Amino acid sequence: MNRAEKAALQLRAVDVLRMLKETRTYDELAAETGLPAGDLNRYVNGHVLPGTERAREVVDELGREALADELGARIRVDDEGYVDNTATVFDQPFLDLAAPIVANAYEFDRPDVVLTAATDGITLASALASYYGTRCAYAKKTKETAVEEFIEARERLQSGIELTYYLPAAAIDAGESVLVVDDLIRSGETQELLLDIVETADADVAGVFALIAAGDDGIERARDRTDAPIGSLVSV
Ligand SMILES: O=P(O)(O)OC[C@H]1O[C@H](OP(=O)(O)OP(=O)(O)O)[C@H](O)[C@@H]1O
Ligand SMILES: Nc1ncnc2[nH]cnc12
Repeated sequence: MNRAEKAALQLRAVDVLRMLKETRTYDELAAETGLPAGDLNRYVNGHVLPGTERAREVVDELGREALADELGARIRVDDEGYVDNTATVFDQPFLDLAAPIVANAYEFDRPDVVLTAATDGITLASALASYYGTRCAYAKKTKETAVEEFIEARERLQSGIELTYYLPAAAIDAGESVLVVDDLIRSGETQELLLDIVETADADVAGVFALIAAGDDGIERARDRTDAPIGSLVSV
């Protein structure tokens, strides 16, 4: 790790601790982390940065669980099982905090492009693209004006409705590595269309990730399509 990477890791650990501190006392945080309450106080208040070993432990070991708990607390599921994800997908700072934890938790190859489907996946894709320092692309259900060439993916859904996603052809080059992400995966139809787009572009799948899996169907469907790592943070 070079100095900039160390500093980024230390700051990330402080962000995780701050998120946890919002709903805990220092004593509770000390019990959960095994770190002295006085040290935690100094980290959270920005007086001292945790050492890199400690920072790594906080991000890797605490981060994923804490993030899943926080995400779970933000999700609202209605009587028919539909998910209201607004509290997550409208919170870019939360997703920016989530991105490195997600990237560390799953062994995705570093992608050239993070690809999602408009609309609700865009803020997550943007957070991950910023973390990796790569491009972010989103397929849309309509053709963007003035773009001449698109990659199209069409599927007849279980409902019988035909769904088409369009991605400007210049968004992905042949041979590039693409991480396919979305806020939610349920039937997996949307992810399948995104995987079709990656295939048409002659690109490689670095992984498939959704914050929330509603049931197992979507994850299984994606697993049938790729050997790349597939993950979700919480299941409902
Ligand atoms: O696994 P699936 O059954 O395909 O469902 C998941 C998709 O559904 C939602 O998007 P939606 O189509 O509602 O569009 P939106 O993002 O514009 O809300 C969600 O953001 C995913 O893209
Ligand atoms: N918000 C949502 N909840 C559950 N399944 C969905 N499929 C598409 N949007 C969804």
